[in-house]
Amino acid sequence: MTLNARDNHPALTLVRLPHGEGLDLPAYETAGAAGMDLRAAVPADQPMTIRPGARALVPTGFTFEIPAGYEGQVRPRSGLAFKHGITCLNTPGTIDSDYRGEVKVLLINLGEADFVVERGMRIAQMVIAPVTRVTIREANGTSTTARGAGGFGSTGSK
Ligand SMILES: O=c1ccn([C@H]2C[C@H](O)[C@@H](COP(=O)(O)OP(=O)(O)OP(=O)(O)O)O2)c(=O)[nH]1
Ligand SMILES: [Mg+2]
Repeated sequence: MTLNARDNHPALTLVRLPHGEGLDLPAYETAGAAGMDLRAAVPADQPMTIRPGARALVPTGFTFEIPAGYEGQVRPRSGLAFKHGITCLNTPGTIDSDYRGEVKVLLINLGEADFVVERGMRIAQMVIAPVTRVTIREANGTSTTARGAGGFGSTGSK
């Protein structure tokens, strides 16, 4: 993976698609933001309306080359969720490091009013996170533990 000489962060390569022309690059909005905001690449003259209860696949206008050993996690923005009931249906969306298609955001409107997605609107955020891959093997049993099969509230609530 290449490192950005200025800040020593891994470099993320983005390729702009024709319908992403003129859009700001996805960007971290504050110095410590975990996620870079993703913008809607819907046509300027054709905003996308998401009716209450409906879902929509919103283009971002970019392909991302996620560095090997990392994934992109597409997450909702809390402001849109709080104010409008807009969230990502498949949250966190998984962007694989070998994916070469356009990154899209699957929004769902859990609010009571139509939500209009306009070009350039920051609709979601992407966190780049390291991925641990394992060697998968089958066995006849697992080791024993004090918890055993207890789960789903087995330790109580207080
Ligand atoms: O919110 C998302 C989720 C996924 N993807 C793209 C990138 C990802 O690498 C690919 C596959 O996603 P996933 O594995 O979640 O979907 P799938 O239903 O398992 O499709 P596939 O069979 O292509 O893996 O789709 C997006 O653009 N946005
Ligand atoms: Mg998959």
